[in-house]
Amino acid sequence: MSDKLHSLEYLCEEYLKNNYIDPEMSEKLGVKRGLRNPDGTGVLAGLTNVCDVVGYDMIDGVRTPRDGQLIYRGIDVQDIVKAAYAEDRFIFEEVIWLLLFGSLPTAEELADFKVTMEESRGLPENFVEDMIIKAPSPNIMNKMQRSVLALYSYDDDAEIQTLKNILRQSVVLISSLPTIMVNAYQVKRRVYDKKSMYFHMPKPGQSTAEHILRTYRADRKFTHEEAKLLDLCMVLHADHGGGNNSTFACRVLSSTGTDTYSAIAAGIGSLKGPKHGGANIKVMEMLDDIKANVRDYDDDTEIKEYLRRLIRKQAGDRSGLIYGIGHAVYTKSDPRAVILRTNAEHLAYEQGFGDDFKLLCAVERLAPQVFAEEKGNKNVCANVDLYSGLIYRMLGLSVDLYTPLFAISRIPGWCAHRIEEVVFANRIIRPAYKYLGVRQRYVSLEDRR
Ligand SMILES: CC(=O)SCCNC(=O)CCNC(=O)[C@H](O)C(C)(C)COP(=O)(O)OP(=O)(O)OC[C@H]1O[C@@H](n2cnc3c(N)ncnc32)[C@H](O)[C@@H]1OP(=O)(O)O
Ligand SMILES: O=C([O-])CC(=O)C(=O)O
Repeated sequence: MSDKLHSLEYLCEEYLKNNYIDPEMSEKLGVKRGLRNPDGTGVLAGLTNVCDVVGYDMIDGVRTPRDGQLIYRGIDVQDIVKAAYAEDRFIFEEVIWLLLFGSLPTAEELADFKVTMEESRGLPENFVEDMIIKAPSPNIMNKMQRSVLALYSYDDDAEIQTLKNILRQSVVLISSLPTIMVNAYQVKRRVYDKKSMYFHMPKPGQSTAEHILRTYRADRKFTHEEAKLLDLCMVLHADHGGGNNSTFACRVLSSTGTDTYSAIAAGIGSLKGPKHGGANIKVMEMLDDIKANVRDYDDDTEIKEYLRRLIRKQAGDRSGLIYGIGHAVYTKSDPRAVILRTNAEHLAYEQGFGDDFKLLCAVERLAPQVFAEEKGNKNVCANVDLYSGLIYRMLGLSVDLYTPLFAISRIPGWCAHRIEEVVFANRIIRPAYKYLGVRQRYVSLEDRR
């Protein structure tokens, strides 16, 4: 066999010789590319009681931009955030209850639920040794996904599809994923970064945010304000309707009747992508690249020029994307980005991250102008990923954890949607693909040239 046949270049050539899909065919054939209608709105794929994402009004059949709103079980997320600050308490656990069950817990229910979550934070006997230490990964999302799949083997009832069993699995996964994340990170530090790793024991009575900061930091110390900021981030990332890519992936898998571990692992795999949750890492890489390439951070013209080069694939990662900008639903604003910006500002100037903050604000302000000039009159706004990475950087959290922090926040949403899919939707999700390939005759091996 010749070397030529083994080379990847040869196989790529073979692929490209036989495969092409004209991008214009989608429109011609009325294909809903990206499951989007011609006006950009999402194709209706299901019904949900969990969460509403409002990004535009339909006025006389026309998609009309408006300020965004995010509603968890009928309650505006802004009101939840206001309550957390007014009452100075951690609220992520309450949001988990709200998303899973559909009600606000009473004080007694919440107290009990926090105890249940705390009791479920630990991992099965030898899990860390066997699944994390012995099989580390340079990527924490990858390690979390594999760990979730591995938990299947520790669950005697892994396949049982009753509401009771799925709720049990959901609470255990929501509670233990932060522990998996921190352990996976510590091992990554030791194996790949050649730095010390720390395995701190959880402290009773701590919220999820406090638990993460305590077990992450070498000295186990953090301030109340830091933990509150992390709690806020988790609340804002907890759900985003049934149609966001990771939740939809989780719903697609759930619709087949597969197990909870497979469905949640799909959500993690989807969220990792740079167009979805992975954008929080890309934003910070983009920010550092702006700082390296723009001389005057107060010069809007220079920043706009850099953004233009991003769109033209002449700068950054050459993908043509301005990360942290744009959204499938939001048009004028993503309420989460607004809340994160407002809460990041003070800390940014206090902790010496003023330039980073100012530059991200400039990206938010100038990107829509560059879009209008480069792509016509498109409505784009900052999305949640624009400011979250900066907050994690200010909290001293490693970039390795930015997208994993999104995952540990979003898993309540995935679980709530999975339960809805299993209990109420009850039909396998199965869209269609139009076949464009040519018909060919089967030729016997000896007659092929
Ligand atoms: C938690 C989250 O998932 S929030 C999103 C995080 N992702 C990012 O920040 C990555 C950058 N943004 C994007 O890639 C997109 O805006 C997405 C993936 C978020 C939404 O994508 P879509 O729903 O397809 O966007 P929309 O329909 O508004 O616009 C599509 C067009 O605008 C372009 N576009 C949209 N956002 C951007 C962007 N930030 N930079 C460059 N081009 C963009 C698309 O490439 C596409 O161009 P085309 O029509 O020439 O093919
Ligand atoms: O809704 C979307 O498409 C993406 C998003 O913002 C999220 O999942 O939080």
